[in-house]
Amino acid sequence: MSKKIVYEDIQEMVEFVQSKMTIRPTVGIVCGTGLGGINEVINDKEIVKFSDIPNLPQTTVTSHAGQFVLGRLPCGKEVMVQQGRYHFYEGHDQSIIVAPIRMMKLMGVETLILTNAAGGLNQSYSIGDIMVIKDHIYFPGFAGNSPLVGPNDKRFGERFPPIYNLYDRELRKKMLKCAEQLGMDFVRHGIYASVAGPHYETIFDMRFLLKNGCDAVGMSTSGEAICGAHIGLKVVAMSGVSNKFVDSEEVENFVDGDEVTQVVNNGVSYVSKLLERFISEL
Ligand SMILES: O=P(O)(O)O[C@@H]1C[C@H](O)[C@@H](CO)O1
Ligand code: HPA
Repeated sequence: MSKKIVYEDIQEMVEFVQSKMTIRPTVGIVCGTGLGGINEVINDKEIVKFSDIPNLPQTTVTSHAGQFVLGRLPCGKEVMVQQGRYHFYEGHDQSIIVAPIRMMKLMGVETLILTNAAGGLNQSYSIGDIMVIKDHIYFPGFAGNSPLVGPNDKRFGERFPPIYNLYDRELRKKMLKCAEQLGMDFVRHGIYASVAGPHYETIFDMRFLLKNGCDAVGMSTSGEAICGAHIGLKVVAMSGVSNKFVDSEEVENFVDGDEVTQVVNNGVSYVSKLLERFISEL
């Protein structure tokens, strides 16, 4: 388990990044598996690798590059993109997983956009759909693995943050409206089940999640969203549906990791188009 990152570490990391960058972002984006496409439309790029930033380890998952890309979108908004995230299953302390989110806040970000690849549970969903996250069930949090466990540093936020409107209602409305304007009828609005992984789910895991109202399942995002809200960011999140739950005991395997990256890569242009429109309207 890596060391715990405290407020002073985040300050040091931000000072390091700001000493190298001229962009002052107001929007932060976390790219999930295969979802780095937004980087292609960013102008005036400034890139810093995680491995060059004090206190940050390298990412270990394929398609999670491990760098921040700062720059301007065609609409003129300055953004900070986290290309590659840390996952709990990689063995990191939770404070590492959420360190980039805390850095974003200290760098001036106000709106946080989280993306991920997820398995579709809702049987009306298709592979390639995008789901704007309405709410979540955060299983690691139930089990005592929330990133807010431990001494609370008030500079990050309050001890008991209310998260009733975690995925901001107004931002969700705006995102769904943008999807409608772009004619993206494959954009859904549903519930994300966040599990620890790294193994995928059993048939009965999936049945349980589906029965309890979850529309998609993945291994990230919820802890980052909670930390974002804790530190005062407005949060919105979306999943790219990379595979679909097949409720059959005859099927050997309903998903594999390479397929997840491949499928999401194919849908990347839709995600970045939607994000570009959404950010231009903030
Ligand atoms: O970072 P995300 O949530 O997009 O990554 C998903 C969850 C696992 O890391 C991996 C499983 O296929 O993709
Ligand atoms: N389960 C968990 N995480 C995932 C899945 C899945 O089916 N697909 C992509 N990430």
